[in-house]
Amino acid sequence: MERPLISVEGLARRFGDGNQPAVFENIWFGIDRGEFVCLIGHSGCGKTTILNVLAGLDQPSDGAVIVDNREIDGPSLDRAVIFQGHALLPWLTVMGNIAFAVSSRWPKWDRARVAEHSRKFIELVGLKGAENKRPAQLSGGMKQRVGIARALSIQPKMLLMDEPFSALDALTRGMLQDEVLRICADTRQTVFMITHDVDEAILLADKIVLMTNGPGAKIAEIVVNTMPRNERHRNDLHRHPQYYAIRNHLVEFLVNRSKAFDQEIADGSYDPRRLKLVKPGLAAVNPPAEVVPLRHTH
Ligand SMILES: Nc1ncnc2c1ncn2[C@@H]1O[C@H](COP(=O)(O)OP(=O)(O)OP(=O)(O)O)[C@@H](O)[C@H]1O
Repeated sequence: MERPLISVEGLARRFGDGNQPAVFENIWFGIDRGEFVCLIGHSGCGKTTILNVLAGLDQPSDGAVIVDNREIDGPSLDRAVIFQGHALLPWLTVMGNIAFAVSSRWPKWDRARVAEHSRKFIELVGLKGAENKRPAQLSGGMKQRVGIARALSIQPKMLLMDEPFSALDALTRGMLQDEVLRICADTRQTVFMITHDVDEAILLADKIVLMTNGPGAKIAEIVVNTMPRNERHRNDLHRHPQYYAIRNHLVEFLVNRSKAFDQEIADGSYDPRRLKLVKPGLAAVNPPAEVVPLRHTH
């Protein structure tokens, strides 16, 4: 079987003595190389727990995560995580924070090479000129930029983001979303991101994984973003012909289907290993039925 770059296979997580219900179970999905996947679901369904398992920071009760055909068994520099808070080292400068990660990744590199590589990523996130500042001298948005540069600088196979923009003001959030979209397109970075924000998912994701409410949360289906990356622009997202179809589908899921999903699948058609790939809005772009020309009779 040909596996995607990241393959989540039968994941379940139970906390406590084993008598409590699973937070989620039978979770299967894949992420292809270069793909940007968002996970959406209500608070408490287990999104952060799934991300922690992907990061190797938590162990599943059942199942496994396979990255590049190898089962993960702990944290690795192959998988970089960006949290909501930036977790920078306060005594190091911007350059120091990034260089620290770079030299952990490539311990044999000399100082000049580490600095040159780090500088490239500082520039990529628009922090040129702030190399010598310490975290306390930076705004929230700038700190998050350092976190993004640090994660990207180790060139991970996979970037994991847990609501990375939610603590930022709307203007900064928008600017950073645009930058992440551009950087991920330029670097073909594979990304798994948790968000609560439907518009953020539509702007950034190629696929949106929909998770039902816990306990016993499931992946209901996977929504394919039918707006191609180069047609997604934050300021006129709503003008795209597919936008409302996708948005309404996601909102309808969060408002209604996420809590009543067990009723929806009572007919037994649900197979967690073969999830539906839903393409809302695609019908709207289907070419109109061919018009049969009138036959001229002479
Ligand atoms: N270490 C733990 N011990 C016990 N229960 C835990 C632990 N970590 C998470 N949980 C429980 O697992 C459930 C899922 O938590 P998780 O943080 O993964 O949800 P989430 O979907 O990310 O929520 P949010 O959107 O609010 O961040 C919650 O009910 C939480 O209380």
